Amino acid sequence: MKIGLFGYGKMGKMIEQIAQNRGHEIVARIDENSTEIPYGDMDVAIDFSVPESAVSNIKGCLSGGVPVVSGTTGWLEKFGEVRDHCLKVQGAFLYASNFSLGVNIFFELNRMLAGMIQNSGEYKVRIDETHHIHKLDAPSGTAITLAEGIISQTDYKQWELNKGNVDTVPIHSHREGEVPGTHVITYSGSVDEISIRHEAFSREGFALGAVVAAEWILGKQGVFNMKDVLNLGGK
Ligand SMILES: NC(=O)C1=CN([C@@H]2O[C@H](COP(=O)(O)OP(=O)(O)OC[C@H]3O[C@@H](n4cnc5c(N)ncnc54)[C@H](O)[C@@H]3O)[C@@H](O)[C@H]2O)C=CC1
Ligand SMILES: O=C(O)C1=N[C@H](C(=O)O)C[C@H](O)C1
Repeated sequence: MKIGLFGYGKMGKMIEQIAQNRGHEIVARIDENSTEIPYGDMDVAIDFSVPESAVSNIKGCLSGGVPVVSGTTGWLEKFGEVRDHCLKVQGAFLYASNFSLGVNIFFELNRMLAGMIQNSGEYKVRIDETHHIHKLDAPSGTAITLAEGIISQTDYKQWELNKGNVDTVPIHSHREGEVPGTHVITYSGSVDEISIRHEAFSREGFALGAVVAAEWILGKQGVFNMKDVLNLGGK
């Protein structure tokens, strides 16, 4: 598979390594200085760039007939525009705020736990996310997906960053050293506390998930997410 990388930073480089190990070829490494984009050479594009460039990168690929997988966070207020463009040009687009298998299992666990706790009426929730100091956006895309999962199962209507109003899901963002990504959901009650936690040890899981998603999207048409790729059903 011939892959065009949009963004050749920490994730772009990790994706290159994993893609090459799986027998794929990197045919373009696009960054903010690229002038010519060789869409015709790519079977698929993988975008891990910056919030300001994600929308034009993705729409450009779709207009150029290239299926695209994106993990860039911090631009989701424009998701509708990208989805409509993809459907209009009959392209293929997959977005995930987190590509790792572990976090996608954690997303399911989070929804299940929120649903159970909702019925008890006993606990107050909070989300804590910790990432490296270079991260541009807060809260993390993963924390937003976790908050949306909780909102979908409970009476909470919205999330808030670094605040603790009674009727919102508070997300607390921490930036420390080179932490790849840790997410904790805590339910505090008057007599006890329940928490679930996911810690990434490196960026490898994110990068592997993105390459697997790029292999999966070839030949497809539509707008997808990681749930479409992973088979997380039980027995
Ligand atoms: N969905 C997921 O599983 C994950 C998502 N991310 C997200 O991916 C994004 C990138 O993360 P990192 O690689 O750690 O950041 P980074 O800062 O190391 O790399 C970003 C790269 O984008 C490039 N860039 C800037 N303007 C561009 C443009 N117009 N077109 C193409 N590239 C451009 C920069 O040159 C830079 O090398 C962030 O939004 C981050 O939150 C990161 C890890 C996992
Ligand atoms: O910027 C990062 O590094 C990460 N970003 C994603 C996010 O915002 O959730 C995924 C992962 O946690 C690492």
